[in-house]
Amino acid sequence: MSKKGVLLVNLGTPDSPSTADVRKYLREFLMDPRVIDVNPVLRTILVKGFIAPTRGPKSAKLYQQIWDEKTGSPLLHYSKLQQQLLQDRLGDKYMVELAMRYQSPSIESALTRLKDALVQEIQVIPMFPQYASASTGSVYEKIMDIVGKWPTSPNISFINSFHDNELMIETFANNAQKHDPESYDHILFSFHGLPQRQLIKSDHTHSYCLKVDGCCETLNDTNKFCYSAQSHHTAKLIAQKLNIPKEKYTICFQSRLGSDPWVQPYTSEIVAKLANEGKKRLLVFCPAFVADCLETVFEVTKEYGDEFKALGGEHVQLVESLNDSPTWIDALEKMVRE
Ligand SMILES: C=CC1=C(C)c2cc3[nH]c(cc4nc(cc5[nH]c(cc1n2)c(C)c5CCC(=O)O)C(CCC(=O)O)=C4C)c(C)c3C=C
Ligand SMILES: [Fe+2]
Ligand SMILES: [Fe+2]
Repeated sequence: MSKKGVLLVNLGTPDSPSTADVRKYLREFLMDPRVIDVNPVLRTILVKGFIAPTRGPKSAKLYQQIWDEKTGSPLLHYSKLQQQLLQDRLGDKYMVELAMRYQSPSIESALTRLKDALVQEIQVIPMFPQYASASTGSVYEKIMDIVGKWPTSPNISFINSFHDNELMIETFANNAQKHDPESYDHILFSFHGLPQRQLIKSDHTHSYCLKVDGCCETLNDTNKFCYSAQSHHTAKLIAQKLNIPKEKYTICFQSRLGSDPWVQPYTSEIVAKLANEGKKRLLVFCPAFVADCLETVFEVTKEYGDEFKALGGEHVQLVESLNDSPTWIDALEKMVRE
């Protein structure tokens, strides 16, 4: 009997922290129409003419600071561990492959390995807890582009989002317990940001997201695919699990690129506000990521840490991501088996 295929897909990372490889990564990533969703001519000018040439060398310097001599990019390192640990759990009736939406290992190569092993059923898990067109949606599109051209199509299923997955929530809560959350003045749930227009586009009613007051603060039937609403929901579930009162935490969005408005509030502004209020110690969750990466290790710990200290704060502590935690592998196993 043929094996069942499981394909874990994360975002992607450069092949090395050299400027050339970071530029190559940024070009592939940012030329995706779901990521920079403007007209193709403008996107090409922006990415090839401005962002890759200018951000490339800057990002390369950042990647050099998080790159491990032996294991390389943290995102790829933890993704490989997740793949191996899930394969061990599922045993030889399953074949677990790993791919990155951008750069390596490519989705095409992972699908080819599954095809060569005569796998007839593939379960795809885009490794993004909250649905966004720029992340999950782009993985769907890429996979359907490839498989749609095969002479015979396997059964394919996708996990659309897992923003409320109990074992994921438990893993973030367990990881926070290691830092004694009560000893912090304030807690941030900092999600990757998105341009506001992408939230508006994802609203099928065209009249709710960013049009109604407090639209995305609670998840309901109208906004159930809204990235911001799902992010708020994840944060509330972690806060409930840890009994963190409402006034002690803030939900915010990081990593803004360009000058268009992104989902708010911005993490950087919240960090500054809290420092100005005299807060000294911040604990930061990044629940849009299932593995530590540039956006957690560098942006939160170093960038926001430095900003907070420059304004009188003392310490910013990142809650480690799901990485290779056994309860997170339990979560993945359960997603596959159910
Ligand atoms: C228009 C720009 C971007 C959108 C939209 C966007 C959405 C988005 N990204 C992630 C996850 C990750 N992004 C990462 C890095 C990263 N993201 C952007 C831009 C957008 N992301 C850039 C330019 C970069 C590169 C780094 C930099 O120059 O700042 C990463 C980290 C990768 C790593 O190698 O460590 C992740 C993960 C999600 C989930 C998302 C939509 C919700
Ligand atoms: Fe990103
Ligand atoms: Fe919304």
